[in-house]
Amino acid sequence: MAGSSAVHGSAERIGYITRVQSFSACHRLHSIHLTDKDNKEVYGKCNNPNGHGHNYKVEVTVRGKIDPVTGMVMNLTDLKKCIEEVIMIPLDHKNLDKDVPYFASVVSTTENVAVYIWDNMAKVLPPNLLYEIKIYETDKNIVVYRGE
Ligand SMILES: Nc1nc2c(c(=O)[nH]1)N=C([C@H](O)[C@H](O)COP(=O)(O)OP(=O)(O)OP(=O)(O)O)CN2
Ligand SMILES: [Zn+2]
Repeated sequence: MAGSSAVHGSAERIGYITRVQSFSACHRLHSIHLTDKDNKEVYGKCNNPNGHGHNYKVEVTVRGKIDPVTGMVMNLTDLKKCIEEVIMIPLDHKNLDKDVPYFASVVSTTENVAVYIWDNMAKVLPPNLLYEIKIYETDKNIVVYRGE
């Protein structure tokens, strides 16, 4: 049918594609803006100076036009390279608070890890493609950040 071929050939289709990446890191929840006493009260066991570790799982989602020629929003192989640069090299097997300069003054909550990943992914991806960063800190603790 002529109508349906026109839709498939020219209408703009928007797709969402996601790549999942796991990384391991340790951290301690501690705010430089709080006293030691208040840190203990706010963060409880997570303020323990010895820190603790997580096997984080991150889902990076991009949203964009499905290119009618390539059939892709973006090449997932390119997204994989961005994730290596932004997540794996700086964060995997690291102490977030000591090894990542950003977290020297920013508490390493999963919310802030999501913001860190968003800001750095936005720098390496084509403009306006990044849609969502979702982090599973544990199976039960999940954070979503969409750049708002
Ligand atoms: N809003 C946030 N709250 C908490 C964060 C965070 O990133 N954002 N992080 C933590 C700790 O890092 C901690 O690792 C998680 O604590 P908790 O939920 O107590 O740990 P579990 O999920 O392992 O606990 P279960 O015993 O399995 O319920 C705390 N809060
Ligand atoms: Zn933690």
